[in-house]
Amino acid sequence: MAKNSANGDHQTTTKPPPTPSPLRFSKFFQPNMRILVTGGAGFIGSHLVDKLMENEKNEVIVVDNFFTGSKDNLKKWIGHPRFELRRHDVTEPLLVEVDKIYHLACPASPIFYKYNAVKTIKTNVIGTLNMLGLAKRVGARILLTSTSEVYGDPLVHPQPESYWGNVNPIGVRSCYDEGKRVAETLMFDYHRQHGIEIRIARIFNTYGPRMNIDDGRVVSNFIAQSLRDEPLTVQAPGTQTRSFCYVSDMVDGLIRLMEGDNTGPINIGNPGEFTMIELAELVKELISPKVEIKMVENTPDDPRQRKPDITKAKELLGWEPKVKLRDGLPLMEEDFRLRLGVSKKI
Ligand SMILES: NC(=O)c1ccc[n+]([C@@H]2O[C@H](COP(=O)([O-])OP(=O)(O)OC[C@H]3O[C@@H](n4cnc5c(N)ncnc54)[C@H](O)[C@@H]3O)[C@@H](O)[C@H]2O)c1
Ligand SMILES: O=c1ccn([C@@H]2O[C@H](COP(=O)(O)OP(=O)(O)O[C@H]3OC[C@@H](O)[C@H](O)[C@H]3O)[C@@H](O)[C@H]2O)c(=O)[nH]1
Repeated sequence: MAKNSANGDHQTTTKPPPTPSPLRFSKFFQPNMRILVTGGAGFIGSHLVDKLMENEKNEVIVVDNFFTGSKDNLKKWIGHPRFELRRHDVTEPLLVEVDKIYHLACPASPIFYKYNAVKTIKTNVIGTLNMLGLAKRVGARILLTSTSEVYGDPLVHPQPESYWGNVNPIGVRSCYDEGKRVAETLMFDYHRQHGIEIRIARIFNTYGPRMNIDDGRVVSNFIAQSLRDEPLTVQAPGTQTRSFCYVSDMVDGLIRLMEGDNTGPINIGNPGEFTMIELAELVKELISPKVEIKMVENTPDDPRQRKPDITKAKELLGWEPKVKLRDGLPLMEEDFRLRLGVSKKI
């Protein structure tokens, strides 16, 4: 009931609250997206950041511990108002308000992931748990960059996503391949148990500009060796195969997967398959016809063949790679020449 007050006759009815400032709801009307990229200072991560930053509605936050990545890869974005770079190790918890998480943090080159195997498995397991915890807390969608290495030394060829793999659980590569397998399990458990929106990409060998010169992976090794006039080191027997995807195709596939409706896992890779001898011969032909090819000892558990079945990526994401190895290698050569200071002989 209304009461008269000593100061006059006005009523003390419960008025509706004032209309909130339109800014209060602006988040719901702005299509702005805050996107976290873990491992964004690395090879694939930095190309992904470049693509995400092209969209003016995206704000990008990179976290990286700079184990194999570098600030140099992101130098054009440092200081940009929509970009933030934080030194952070994903094995430690993180709290940031984001809408999407691309979780790439993990060394990818065998020499680096074997260097501190315990740290690699911690990165894959604890790092992924931390990022899933973050996704759960802030309601973000999370994409994991898994790997073709989950198929181990595959007995099915080419590899469809339905193949469970042939992995040595106690070998020197296990910190990485079993680590990624657990990371995939965690993604699905959080999805089933907590309703987290997940996406899993199984990435096959990817190459392109910005790979570390001494990264140790085969394409970067062969290009660096050819430019330094050193023999191309083919690891025996040289008949093992890989399928190489150019990095711009990879980034396109990852973004399509994140934006689409399918959890995956989905293979993202280029089905063109090459033996390591064929790759060395192609590098020789395109970059340095006089370079020698030398057979050297291999490392344990090296997968003998690998080629993605990309039927799912084609059907569900409308994605397929565009850049052939023969066209991608010269683009990488250009970048390596600049960084090594070796100009092209005319
Ligand atoms: N490049 C490929 O051929 C390939 C193939 C399959 C899967 N992948 C996956 O894609 C992702 C990116 O690979 P890449 O080739 O760009 O490798 P990369 O080594 O260039 O990048 C990895 C990045 O993660 C960072 N990082 C590593 N451990 C971290 C930690 N504990 N905390 C925070 N940051 C950490 C590194 O400093 C680096 O910047 C990885 O998850 C890798 O497993 C890559
Ligand atoms: O100098 C070299 C380096 C490597 N190789 C051979 O090239 C092949 C590819 O080796 P890489 O080290 O480039 O990469 P791998 O295919 O073994 O592993 C990669 O797989 C997919 C991702 O998850 C990772 O990027 C990485 O683990 C292997 O058969 C290896 O024996 C050479 O012949 N010479």
